[in-house]
Amino acid sequence: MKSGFISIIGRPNVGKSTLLNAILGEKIAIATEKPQTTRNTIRGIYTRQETEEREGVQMIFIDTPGIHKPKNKLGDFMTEAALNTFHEVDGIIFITDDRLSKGPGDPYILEMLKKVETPKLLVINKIDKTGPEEYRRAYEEFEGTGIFSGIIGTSASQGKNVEDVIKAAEAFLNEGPMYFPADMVTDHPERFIVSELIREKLLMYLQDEVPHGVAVEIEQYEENPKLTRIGAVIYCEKKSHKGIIIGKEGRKLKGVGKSARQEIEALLGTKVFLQLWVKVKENWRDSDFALSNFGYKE
Ligand SMILES: Nc1nc2c(ncn2[C@@H]2O[C@H](COP(=O)(O)OP(=O)(O)OP(=O)(O)O)[C@@H](O)[C@H]2O)c(=O)[nH]1
Repeated sequence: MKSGFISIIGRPNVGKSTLLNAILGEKIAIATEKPQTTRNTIRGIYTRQETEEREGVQMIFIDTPGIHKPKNKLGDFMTEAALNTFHEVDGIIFITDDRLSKGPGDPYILEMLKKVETPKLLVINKIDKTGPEEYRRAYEEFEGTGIFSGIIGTSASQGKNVEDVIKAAEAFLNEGPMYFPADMVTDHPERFIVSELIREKLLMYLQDEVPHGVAVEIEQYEENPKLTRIGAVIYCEKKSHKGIIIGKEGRKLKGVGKSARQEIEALLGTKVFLQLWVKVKENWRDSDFALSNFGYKE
């Protein structure tokens, strides 16, 4: 049996969650069109049972939150957490979707990666959108940095070359134990996934009206075979944001609640009674109290 921990990193919005979902074949990480929607570390577990022809493998993927130049305390914490993770894992998958020179984010991440000995695989995602010339240029530019053990072009959303990524990631693994039961795809409690689903819907419904200052906290979670009762508080940064989130005659919040509820029902396999409240907590992203309160700090 081979096993190990693999960190998935890259600029916001390059398709980390989509790739992780494609590898695992289930919706665990949350994929939206908004940058930096993944704040917490979500682990996905890929297990292939041993057969007569093939050795068994287990990869535990760590979906590292958006790494970027810190702008506030939340950013500092995330960058620090990411660096610590890099030293501890068996391999790193760095995902990009374009040329190295295009976005300001990639050179920053590459500088971070140079300081880490852990083997690294590069995935150039969204090849369905990139022309062959552009792809070749990106390939050569990244190859020139000399820090990657392999480079693979993928379309995570179309499932293209995802198998190659799995194969390359297997090379990171060492003889080791099975850390988790074979049928487990994530070790996160379902209520965490539920809060991420609510946040995903919020970001979808809000467009750009309320930027990333929303957090979701599950206050009530009562499971029954037929009905799960869930109460969640949506925290926003400003009083004016509260009105926007609720919407005219409560319509926006109702929409968020309805589409979140439908996905949660599919996830849990029960009917769901979902109640949402909106509360203002000013500048929560800059307060140590709020950071630990929302679980961003040990
Ligand atoms: N065309 C195309 N779009 C993709 C591909 N992979 C992901 N996307 C889209 O890109 C957007 C961002 O994908 P995510 O998986 O949320 O990106 P992420 O890197 O996890 O983003 P954060 O969690 O914010 O860091 C979504 O709209 C995806 O549908 C791809 O291979 N091709």
